[in-house]
Amino acid sequence: MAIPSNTNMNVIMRLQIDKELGSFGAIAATIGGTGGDIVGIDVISSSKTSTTRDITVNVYDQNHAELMKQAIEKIEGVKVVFVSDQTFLMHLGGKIETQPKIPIKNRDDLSRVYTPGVARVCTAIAEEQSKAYSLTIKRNTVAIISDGTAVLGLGDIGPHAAMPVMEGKAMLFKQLAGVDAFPLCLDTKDTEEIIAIVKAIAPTFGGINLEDISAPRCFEIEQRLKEELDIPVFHDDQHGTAVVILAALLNALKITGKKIEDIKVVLTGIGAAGIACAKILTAAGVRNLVGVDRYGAINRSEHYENDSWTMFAAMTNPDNLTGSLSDVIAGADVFIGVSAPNILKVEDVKRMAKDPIVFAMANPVPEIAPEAAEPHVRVMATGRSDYPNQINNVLCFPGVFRAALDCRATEINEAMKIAAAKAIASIIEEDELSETYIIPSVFNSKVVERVREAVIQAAYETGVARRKRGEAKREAGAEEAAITM
Ligand SMILES: NC(=O)c1ccc[n+]([C@@H]2O[C@H](COP(=O)([O-])OP(=O)(O)OC[C@H]3O[C@@H](n4cnc5c(N)ncnc54)[C@H](O)[C@@H]3O)[C@@H](O)[C@H]2O)c1
Ligand SMILES: O=C(O)C[C@H](O)C(=O)O
Ligand SMILES: [Mg+2]
Repeated sequence: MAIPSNTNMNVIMRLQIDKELGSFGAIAATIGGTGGDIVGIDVISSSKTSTTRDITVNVYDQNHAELMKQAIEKIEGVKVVFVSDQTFLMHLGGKIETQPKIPIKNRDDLSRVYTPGVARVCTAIAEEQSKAYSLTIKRNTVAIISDGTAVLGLGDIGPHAAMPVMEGKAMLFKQLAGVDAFPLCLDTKDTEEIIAIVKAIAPTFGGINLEDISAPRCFEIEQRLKEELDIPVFHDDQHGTAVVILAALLNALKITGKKIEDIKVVLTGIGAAGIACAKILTAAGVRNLVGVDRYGAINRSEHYENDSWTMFAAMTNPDNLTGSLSDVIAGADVFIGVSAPNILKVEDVKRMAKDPIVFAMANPVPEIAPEAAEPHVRVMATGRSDYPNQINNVLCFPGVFRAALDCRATEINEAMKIAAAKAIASIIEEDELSETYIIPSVFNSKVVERVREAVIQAAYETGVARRKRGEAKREAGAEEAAITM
């Protein structure tokens, strides 16, 4: 079977090929024979006796790469110099760095950006704290905070292992919205300690993005920080995800012609993303939503230790259904998964209502493989970038924080989130909408600006913007007109 060209893993194999004994034809045949797909060939060097080539190959996974390497090693006259994984190469030394905005060219510059000149700036801020917004990085900088307990769908892998995701989020903040974001992975799972640490570092930042902190601790951490800080605090896995799901659902329903009030939604994974998703969908008009976690449907006949499940049971599942995912999926119009890999079976999908909508968003492995679900669904979406309809919170958090920083919002409230969802959905015009295009691409240049405008508008309407209307300018690269001493 050929590997799709958008496969997630490709390796570079550096091969030294003996000019007399080796043959490229044998190499290509061996790679093809194991199912590898050659996507690039570069000649690195050539001597009288051998040539060295880098062969870039799409592979299924690490095992596949290893099998291919072993097969090539058996070819006479061919030596495998190394095999490198391009994804790992992109992570060498981390993915972000800090850069000065102005060069320090001489002693004069030094005495301004550093001692003694800097002292006058410090004194100005000490006398009027709000000047931190104009004289430091605060106005354009967001802290990305994680404790590494719910990293993608990998679970509790710890703060060191969480860093690549957080660095990736920082790259996206900067590239898509010009926001300087900094990853801070904390070596504690203690709710009070996390709250205390975030409060203590808050002076540096204009906003706090909580990321991959598991439920139910994430609810209290976010709630308390919202109450105790005067900068916006946003748990991306809850609200970013919920916003993008709502956007995608609004557009998917246009395709199936169903009304949001009439649909039955089955949602798996009643954690951070699931609970926020249920809240936003209910606010948007969904009346029949059934949540399923590891032990089955969340219902009102059960007693839960987890308060957030008790609250969830009270606001969902109108028919008080009990049982497994397979038990409750019958007749559902929409399946939304923010839970774990491969828990939705093709048989379950077949029992859904006509024109099923399936959003399988567990990362990196969805609740059902799109290839398996697609023949039986009307609209299929995942959280991944290598399939159509990527429902990922990256469509939300850059624009929402851009807006919050630009109007200096004290919080990111419900109205701002709904505005963001509608803005994302609105980017796809009616005549562009199709089963494989319900949500704009991450690279659609309209996304951040459309979200920004809608969210700023909602911030003013709800009275949480600290800047006067008209002053909410884009911070990135913006020069202060005059610096007040
Ligand atoms: N596409 C996106 O933008 C996006 C955004 C956020 C989260 N996610 C994905 O959603 C998943 C959950 O993220 P989270 O931050 O809410 O994590 P979380 O740990 O807060 O919640 C996960 C929930 O799923 C439940 N669960 C685990 N196995 C299950 C199973 N077999 N059946 C039913 N429920 C099960 C857990 O008990 C938990 O309640 C992850 O895979 C994450 O990558 C995707
Ligand atoms: O990181 C992502 O791709 C989305 C989301 O924040 C997740 O935790 O899965
Ligand atoms: Mg996340």
